[in-house]
Amino acid sequence: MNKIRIGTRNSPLALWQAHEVESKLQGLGFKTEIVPIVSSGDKNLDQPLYALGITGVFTKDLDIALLNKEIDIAVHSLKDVPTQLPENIQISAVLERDFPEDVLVRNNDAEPLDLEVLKIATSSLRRRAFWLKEFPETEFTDIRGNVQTRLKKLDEGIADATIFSLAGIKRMDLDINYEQIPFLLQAPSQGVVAIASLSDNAELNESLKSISHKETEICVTIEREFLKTLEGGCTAPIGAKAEMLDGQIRFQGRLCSLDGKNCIETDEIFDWNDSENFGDKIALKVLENGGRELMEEIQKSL
Ligand SMILES: NCc1[nH]cc(CCC(=O)O)c1CC(=O)O
Repeated sequence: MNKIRIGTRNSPLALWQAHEVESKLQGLGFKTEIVPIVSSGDKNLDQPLYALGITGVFTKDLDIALLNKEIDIAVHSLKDVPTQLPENIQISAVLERDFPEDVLVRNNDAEPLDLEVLKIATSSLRRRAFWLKEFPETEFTDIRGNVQTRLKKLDEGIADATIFSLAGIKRMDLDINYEQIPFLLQAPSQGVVAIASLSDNAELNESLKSISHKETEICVTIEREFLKTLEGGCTAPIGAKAEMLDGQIRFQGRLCSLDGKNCIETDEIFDWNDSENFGDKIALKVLENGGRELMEEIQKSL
């Protein structure tokens, strides 16, 4: 059997995720090699993502390496992967989801202020809008970089707190305090590690399929369908969470205006046998119930 070359970004979180995939592949008997690729997402630290105007800033360089056959698979955080994939690239497997929620991390030196008066560092449109929905007066500042960089900036005092995906904190085994903020509905496919490969690499894709976690796959498929149908290529504050409960799926979705004042929400339980195109159907319903106007308004102001 040939060695599988595992492409990854070189941040500590990305490398942890690549090693997780590596151990699954070794479990199947494959030899492996980790190939870190420097991504343009790491070089453009001075601007927020939406201002870069590129889909897939985090995935672009790994896509190129895949297409050039410098690597056999690319390991991604699925929430950073655009819903529109490049030609001949597919998501062939996902690992089991853990800790999908967002949490608040405070600057330890700042006063222990109430949530409504915190100054928060985040560049995520979703986190801003969903927070503003709850606490409309909150002040925000941009923050970029990997988890460690962001913690350092927080320590330097750029804000009272920041917001992280709990999955990132757990994977890095960081010894920091965090607070649950359940009102901040997660990003679609947050907390999920995904393996991308060339669509025409049938033999490898068969092996990858065998390590894919089926429940996670069903849930993220719904979440990403919802995202894809809503956004149509434009970034917006969108949250989506599908979870399995004894043969049923609960789906929560949300689209908000940038200031969080105007939100369309959905919360449904359905049989998982009916899950085909479910995300798509729910998104169409949201679009019909005012979502289309909201998306137009967001597009105009970005
Ligand atoms: N966009 C950054 C990003 N992409 C994936 C994760 C963490 C892992 C995950 O949530 O899947 C993070 C960090 C964060 O949001 O705090």
